[in-house]
Amino acid sequence: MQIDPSFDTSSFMAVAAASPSSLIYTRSSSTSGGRIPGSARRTTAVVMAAGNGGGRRMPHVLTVAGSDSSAGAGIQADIKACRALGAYCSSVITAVTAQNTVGVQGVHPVPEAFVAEQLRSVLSDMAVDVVKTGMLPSVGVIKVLCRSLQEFPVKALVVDPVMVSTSGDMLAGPSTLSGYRDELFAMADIVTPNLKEASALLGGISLRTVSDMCSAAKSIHNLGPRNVLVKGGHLPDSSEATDVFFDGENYHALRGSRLNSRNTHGTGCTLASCIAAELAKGSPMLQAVRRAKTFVESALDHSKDLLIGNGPQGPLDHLFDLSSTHARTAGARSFDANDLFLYAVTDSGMNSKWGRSILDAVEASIEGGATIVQLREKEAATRDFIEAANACLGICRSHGVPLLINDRVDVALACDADGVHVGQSDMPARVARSILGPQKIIGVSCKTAAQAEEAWADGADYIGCGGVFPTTTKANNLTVGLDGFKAVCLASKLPVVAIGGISSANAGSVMEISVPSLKGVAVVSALFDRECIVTEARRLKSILMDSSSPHPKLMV
Ligand SMILES: Cc1ncc(COP(=O)(O)OP(=O)(O)O)c(N)n1
Ligand SMILES: Cc1nc(C(=O)O)sc1CCOP(=O)(O)O
Ligand SMILES: [Mg+2]
Repeated sequence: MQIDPSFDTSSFMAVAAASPSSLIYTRSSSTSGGRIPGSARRTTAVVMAAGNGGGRRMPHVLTVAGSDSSAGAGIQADIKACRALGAYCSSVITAVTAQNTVGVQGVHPVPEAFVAEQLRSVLSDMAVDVVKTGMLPSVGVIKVLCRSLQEFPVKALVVDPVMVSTSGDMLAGPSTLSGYRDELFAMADIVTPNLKEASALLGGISLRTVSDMCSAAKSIHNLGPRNVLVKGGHLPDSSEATDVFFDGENYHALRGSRLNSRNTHGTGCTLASCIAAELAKGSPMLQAVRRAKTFVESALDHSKDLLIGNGPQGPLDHLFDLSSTHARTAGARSFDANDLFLYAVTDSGMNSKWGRSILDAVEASIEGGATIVQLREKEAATRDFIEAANACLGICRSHGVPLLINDRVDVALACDADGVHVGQSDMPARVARSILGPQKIIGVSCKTAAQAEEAWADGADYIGCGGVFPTTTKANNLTVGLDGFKAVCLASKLPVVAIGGISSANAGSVMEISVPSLKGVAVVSALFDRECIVTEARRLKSILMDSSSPHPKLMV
């Protein structure tokens, strides 16, 4: 194994010189061969500028990290994770590693001057929103990065202080600790050490409890970053994976269940990349962290049966969403399970009671933060239903909010809605799928694990599970309770939205069950049987955001 503990470029050169066959092919700054000459560089820039005239921008993350030949971690994980969350990911490679599911067999740091050149190429051209760092093998590379960020500022910097791989191999020497502490942390919006890294950054202190993690988060915060996430995945004697987030004022204990899986290689890189992708999309920091954590939990869950490699640590399948039934037959889909977060289900009776049209009600729910809308108009004549749906589609499309139709596949087809929601006595989901085709969203009401399994096999996109609590909105509805609901969530291969008797008084308790498949709550009366829909939607949304983990504010 060719690993120099300090990983500075001079020692790398010595290793390379002693073993020419292991040289990496790079253009040193002293040779012009292969470099883009000034005039050609200008031509390239002009062509690119011309090509940028119109079109769609994607949130853009640049990862500055090492390459992992097994593709479970490093830049390969970062690119996949960012794409899974809808961001474009460019990459500056700081080192090339030879590794697999057994461990790390070799490391080739990229010369600092060439790291600088890659940084200039990307940052000068590509409108990067967020930079995320992984393996930074020398203090020199850290300094190069700091200089580049001063020259080309970005919206946010996410620092994952990678020092030790999941297999226990060293990926950065002790000298890089001072680089992090003295140079990079002051520029960071968030730093995401695991327990070993947090301990190393703080001189080897022992971290055994959540309270220790809070103290560590505070000490690391004192080194300059605006936020710190200490990941407790390896906390001893704990059945939960609790992370501590500290923003300089409040501590948030973000709890998740610890999943028993061999395939955990690259979870740290993935989490930091997901935070970066969410920040690039415009999420506030705590929300970005929560969404990233939820994604990692889902990826871990979906990857637990994967068999890749013969070693003890396999990779995650970041693009697990692509392998759901509908995607297998239809390629990329427009459904994003995170849209289920605050699901507004209309009721014409309630809206006419309060003297407002369906359109006004839908518009107000979206203004308050609803992320998906279902038109559930049980009494409407078909013609009126189609007319209302067409009007609502205009509003929903202009806000990027999907609109589904309750029960009526014909109405959904007539107005080209985004999909339907069907129950156990409505048209079977597999028939709806064959009529609507692969691109439309289909939700199915389920009260049992068997129904959830059938919905998945039928090609549904999500399930609605309830009644979580008693409700008067739907006559004779069976209440499954929080325990019954959790059991269905645990069994479901599809994302789940909770429904039935949910309001701002109990939405927190639903989200706190913290099962990866649970994506949000669906409400009728809590929005539409209220005087001000906007106010109620805002209230619910903020409760949901605060309670995506069971104990959001742990004050110590
Ligand atoms: C999100 C969501 N979940 C469940 C239902 C209930 O559907 P269903 O069982 O078909 O009952 P009706 O809504 O048709 O009365 C739903 N509509 N939405
Ligand atoms: C439409 C519907 N479906 C349910 C189910 O359990 O499947 S409960 C329900 C009504 C939900 O209304 P509210 O938010 O006012 O309780
Ligand atoms: Mg129905």
